[in-house]
Amino acid sequence: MADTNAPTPSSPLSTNPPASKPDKPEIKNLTLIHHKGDLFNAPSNTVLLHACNTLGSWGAGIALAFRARYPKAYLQYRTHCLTTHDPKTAPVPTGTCLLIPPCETDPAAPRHWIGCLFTSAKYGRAKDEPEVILANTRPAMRDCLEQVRKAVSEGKEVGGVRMCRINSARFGVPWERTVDVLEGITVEEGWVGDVEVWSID
Ligand SMILES: Nc1ncnc2c1ncn2[C@@H]1O[C@H](COP(=O)(O)OP(=O)(O)OC[C@H]2O[C@H](OP(=O)(O)O)[C@H](O)[C@@H]2O)[C@@H](O)[C@H]1O
Repeated sequence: MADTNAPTPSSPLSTNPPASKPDKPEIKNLTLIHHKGDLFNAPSNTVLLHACNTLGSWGAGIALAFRARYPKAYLQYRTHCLTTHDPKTAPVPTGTCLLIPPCETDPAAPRHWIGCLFTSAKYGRAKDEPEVILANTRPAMRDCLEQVRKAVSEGKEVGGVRMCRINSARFGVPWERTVDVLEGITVEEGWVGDVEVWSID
């Protein structure tokens, strides 16, 4: 595990190139690169991922830290959950991702993309069971990686992709089980193949 808490320079996003032999595509699974340190201490344009409920609440844990740092992004998340969707009649589907481009207007705020992985419908005591959260994690991450690919293809500035140990605390899923799901994801053409996991534990 690298002890690299200091900010690292933003590097061009490395994506999965087209397979050289179209009739025999090379299969690569997502690689997690583990670091110790603060997720938020990331270069501009980095994508920061965290697990979210679909009820519009960033009320505790690392979500609360996201809310404090990125109030405008929090509003976008809330609008997505409560206005674009409706928690009672048409909730945000679990297994999806909301990718929010850098949007803070405070010049001192970091310019980070924020990826909200909807891995549980609700939170607190009503959160989904671990098996359901794990089943939601794979499509949510795939949706995220596809949206990142699209953003890059549209010429948007996107740095690397970083995540905390999603699902592992308030959502109550042993971290190793989420690792197994993430490392089982096949990297599609044009997707980021390496994701950094930053942990302060
Ligand atoms: N600065 C930092 N850098 C790096 N890692 C950091 C860190 N700060 C904390 N961590 C770690 O980040 C992991 C995730 O831990 P969390 O409990 O937050 O997330 P989770 O994915 O289990 O659950 C999601 C629900 O938790 C929330 O609260 P509510 O449900 O609203 O109550 C949401 O709204 C969701 O619904 C743990 O390893 C923490 O040590």
